[in-house]
Amino acid sequence: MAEPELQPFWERHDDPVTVAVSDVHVRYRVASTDRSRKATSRPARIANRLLGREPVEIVRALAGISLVARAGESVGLVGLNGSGKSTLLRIIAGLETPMRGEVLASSTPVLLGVNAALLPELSGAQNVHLGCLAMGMSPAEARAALPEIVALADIGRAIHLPMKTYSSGMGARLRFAIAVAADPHILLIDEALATGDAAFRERSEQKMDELRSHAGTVFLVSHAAKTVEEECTRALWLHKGRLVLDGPAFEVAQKYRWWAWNLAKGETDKAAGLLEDAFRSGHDTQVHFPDPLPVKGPPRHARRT
Ligand SMILES: Nc1ncnc2c1ncn2[C@@H]1O[C@H](COP(=O)(O)OP(=O)(O)OP(=O)(O)O)[C@@H](O)[C@H]1O
Repeated sequence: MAEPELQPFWERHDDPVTVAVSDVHVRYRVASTDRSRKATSRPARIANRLLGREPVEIVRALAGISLVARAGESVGLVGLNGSGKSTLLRIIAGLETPMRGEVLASSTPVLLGVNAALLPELSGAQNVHLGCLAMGMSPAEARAALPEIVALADIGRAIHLPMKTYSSGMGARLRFAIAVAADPHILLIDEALATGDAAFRERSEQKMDELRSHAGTVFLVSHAAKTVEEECTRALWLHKGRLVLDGPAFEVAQKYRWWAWNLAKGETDKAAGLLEDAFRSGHDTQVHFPDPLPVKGPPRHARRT
């Protein structure tokens, strides 16, 4: 009897897939000033010394991440500093190529980062225009979008002043307002909301809900697990480049907070146990892309070279 054909993962659900990440690995080679590193082999250390080269360290930023995100989801990313959250957003955005693995995205994701490329010498309004053009709007569309962006950012007269004079909160508000103006289907937000005040957070939350209701997907990196708990439907907990848990935002954020609290209080054994339990309880998501992809699947976005 013929094997039943497995239904591809993007057709197994009512809500369409917007982002699929399959076994993504990212490593960086970084010059180090530590000449005593045991990780460097002896011949390499001798060669480095003879050639006057700085030792190189390999940083493993992501180690086998797989996930599938769907329209209507807002996915929060939590984890300690250096756990790989921003790297994962850059990979999903297609700004970096993974060493291994690949990403499919149904449309071009818009990454809103703390360092989004706006020009500090230009005024907020001029940056709005440039930002809109960079997201693919025509000059007329960019002009038409200005009032709504200015209203959402709500930074008053400062909109006419150079961006280099802005506080970090004012810059974050403007970047957020620019990014959502294009009504992207996939919006990636890296901590931009953290510096906003309560009123701005309320408005940005509304905007994210609006975006999700238009069949969009939002990814949100935040150090505040509470923000993820309140603003996301689903959360990913990353640790040292690995996915610890992927599930409902409330559940994941609560477990992450309890673990982080124990770690901060010096309860290292308890924290280690909680981390192990969390790893064990998270099911190991595997995402396989057929090669070549059927025409009906989402377009291939980022892949190893
Ligand atoms: N361009 C880069 N070159 C070298 N190493 C990098 C680079 N970008 C990130 N890393 C390293 O990759 C790891 C993951 O970094 P990443 O910025 O993704 O973590 P994060 O969870 O976003 O951290 P944070 O919460 O501090 O913003 C870290 O060890 C970091 O030092």
